[in-house]
Amino acid sequence: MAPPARSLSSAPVLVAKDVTRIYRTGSVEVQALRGVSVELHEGEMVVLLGASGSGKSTLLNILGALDRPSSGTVQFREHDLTHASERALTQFRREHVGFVFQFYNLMPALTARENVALVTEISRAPMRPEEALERVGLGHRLDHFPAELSGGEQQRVAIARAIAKRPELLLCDEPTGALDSTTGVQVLEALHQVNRELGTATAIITHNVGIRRIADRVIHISDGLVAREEVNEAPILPAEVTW
Ligand SMILES: Nc1ncnc2c1ncn2[C@@H]1O[C@H](COP(=O)(O)OP(=O)(O)OP(=O)(O)O)[C@@H](O)[C@H]1O
Repeated sequence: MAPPARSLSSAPVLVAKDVTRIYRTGSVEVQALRGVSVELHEGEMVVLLGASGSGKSTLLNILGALDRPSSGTVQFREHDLTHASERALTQFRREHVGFVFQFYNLMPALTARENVALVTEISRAPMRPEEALERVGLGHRLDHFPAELSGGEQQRVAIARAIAKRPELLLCDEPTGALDSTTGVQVLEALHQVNRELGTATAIITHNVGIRRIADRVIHISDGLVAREEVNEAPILPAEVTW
């Protein structure tokens, strides 16, 4: 049976208001975001859907404080990130945000366990690397090197690394973009399980419209704006996604 939709009445973890982002390269300006307002709530799984170039990655980078908006505000709980120092933003990312990217960025000379331990060693109250890997179904692959793992398994190590610090936000940019449908579903299952068990507010960027059905809420981005939002009353399980 499909899990129940999360309530939007849960507390907002992150609130972005009227965010714009202009990239300037020489005399050329690209307005990547034109006034985007979004909220991410505790326990929620949100899918950001939009065509190539619509501004999804730009938005995710700003939500995760990897980049700053040209105008507008971003607030994490009671903290204003817009005017925070670089040091405060680094601390925010380190303590509260897990990132998952399309290419897994694992250290090839380290095992799965060691890749996760890189993060747990600098976190305040992390889970053990073994627990993080168990949560993504890789408890039996602790001592394998990335080259000994499939693409989907490597991405699950990247997810374990992202969640081991128990972040309040998990931001994923095309996490299944390099994967076939079977391994892509396994990655979505890992993200779904973490979201449901740990209550981590999770945002997933994708072009894959099939994936939108696992979300509690879908935010459609078009030409640097939120074109519309939809709430899924009955999200489906990742195993039911048709690619
Ligand atoms: N560093 C940059 N410098 C200049 N322009 C940029 C930069 N990054 C992105 N852009 C431009 O901003 C716009 C939005 O890009 P963004 O990567 O956010 O889109 P996207 O929706 O994530 O696309 P994709 O699905 O292809 O990854 C595009 O027109 C892109 O060319």
